[in-house]
Amino acid sequence: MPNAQQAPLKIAVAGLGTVGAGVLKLLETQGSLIEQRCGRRIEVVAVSARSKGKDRGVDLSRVRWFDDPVAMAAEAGADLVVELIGGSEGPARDTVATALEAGKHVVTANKALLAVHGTDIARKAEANGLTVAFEAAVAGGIPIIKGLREGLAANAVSEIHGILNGTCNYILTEMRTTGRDFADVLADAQALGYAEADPSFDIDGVDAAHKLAILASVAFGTPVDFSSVYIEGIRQVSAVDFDYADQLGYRIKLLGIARRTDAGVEQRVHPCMVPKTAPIASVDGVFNAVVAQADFADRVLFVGRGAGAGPTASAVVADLIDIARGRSTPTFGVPADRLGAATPSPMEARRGSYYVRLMVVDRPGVIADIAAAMRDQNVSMEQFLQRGRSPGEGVPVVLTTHDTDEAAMQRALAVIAASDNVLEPPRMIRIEQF
Ligand SMILES: NC(=O)c1ccc[n+]([C@@H]2O[C@H](COP(=O)([O-])OP(=O)(O)OC[C@H]3O[C@@H](n4cnc5c(N)ncnc54)[C@H](O)[C@@H]3O)[C@@H](O)[C@H]2O)c1
Ligand SMILES: N[C@@H](CCO)C(=O)O
Ligand code: NA
Repeated sequence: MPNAQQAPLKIAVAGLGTVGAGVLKLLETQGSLIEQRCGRRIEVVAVSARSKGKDRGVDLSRVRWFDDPVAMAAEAGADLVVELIGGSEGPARDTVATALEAGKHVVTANKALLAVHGTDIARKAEANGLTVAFEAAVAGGIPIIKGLREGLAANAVSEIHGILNGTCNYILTEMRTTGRDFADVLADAQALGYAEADPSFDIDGVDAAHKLAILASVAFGTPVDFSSVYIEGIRQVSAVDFDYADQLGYRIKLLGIARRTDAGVEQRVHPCMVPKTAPIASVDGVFNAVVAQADFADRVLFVGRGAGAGPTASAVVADLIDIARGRSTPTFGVPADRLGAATPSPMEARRGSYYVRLMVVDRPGVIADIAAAMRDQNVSMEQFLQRGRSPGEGVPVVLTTHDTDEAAMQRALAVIAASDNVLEPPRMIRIEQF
């Protein structure tokens, strides 16, 4: 039972941007609800950010200000440091390391840091009886870390896949439904506070890969292995692909997929065509979705807002409440020194079907050559679309394949790309039949 007389949990917050300011606002608004739920207050005693004078819509007059978040982690007299700066190195990494050395718990939304240094950080924290919590780092407001680590703790999980980047899902949704331009929609996502400080992390798939590596660790009980994630972003997806996908009965989503196979652990992030009837196909805008395949619970689907101040602050404060209640769970579900090693399964081992879009010269025999390149690699074609005719000029051709090996598909595409009759690099999107 919580004890109403307990001292407040004193926290120091490093980073007051979209998430940091969101956390302070949430703590201000929900102060009494939080005190009722955990029997003690959560008190902000110090903050650090780059510009002291900026109006963030919160009262900081009774809070100690630090220009240097690392000094704050060491000296603020807090029980816990909240790291909301971002980045795998530099001030974020130093702030977390200093907090742990000083015996402080850590709550962070920083997936880049955990994807690259997560196992070391977990080891250090656990060796000192400290908690590192990171619900906000993966899929924003969705309680996916808790869902896997606690809710599905009795299961072996064989697969996890999902929409893990709100910015990309927002861009893909807007492009499909309004025909708006990529750059224009990205600017929107930035203004809404969804994008990373460097938005290429979002659109090139790196942010989703950070999250996937963390999820795979929690789901499979293996060390975080970001360097093995195959990554492709959404820059190559164009307006015509949405039209063809629609005609073929698919939606285009940037997915993260982690799977235990006989060949090891597969981790990949790339655009996918998914059947319109798949639950994940209708998860649009800034919403994220994660599907876990568990042996006893079977298939579990989590959906919610993956980015933005409110949902992310909700996840940060849920972690604060856990720590205020005195709860602690091994960082990645299994104590860091007992995480089991896993062999990465290479991308070439993927088996599945493919969508290919080509710009070819409209001349007799060209399609036969493409079919021959596929046949030579044992790739079986399923559907073939050609819209319009422009004899002697370029005409778009779209085909889909039956299940085949990634390695064979890549060999066939290399032959096709080298043909004089193929006028642009082939565009390929993998099809996932969930
Ligand atoms: N924005 C989201 O929707 C969202 C969602 C989930 C997780 N995250 C993660 O949360 C973290 C913060 O993201 P954000 O969107 O709030 O970023 P932001 O750019 O809005 O805010 C970053 C804050 O860190 C401060 N900062 C940067 N360098 C500093 C330094 N050297 N010393 C002190 N302060 C410094 C900045 O002044 C700013 O207040 C990142 O790790 C991000 O990946 C963001
Ligand atoms: N930039 C990230 C923030 C949430 O982690 C996204 O768009 O999903
Ligand atoms: Na989350």
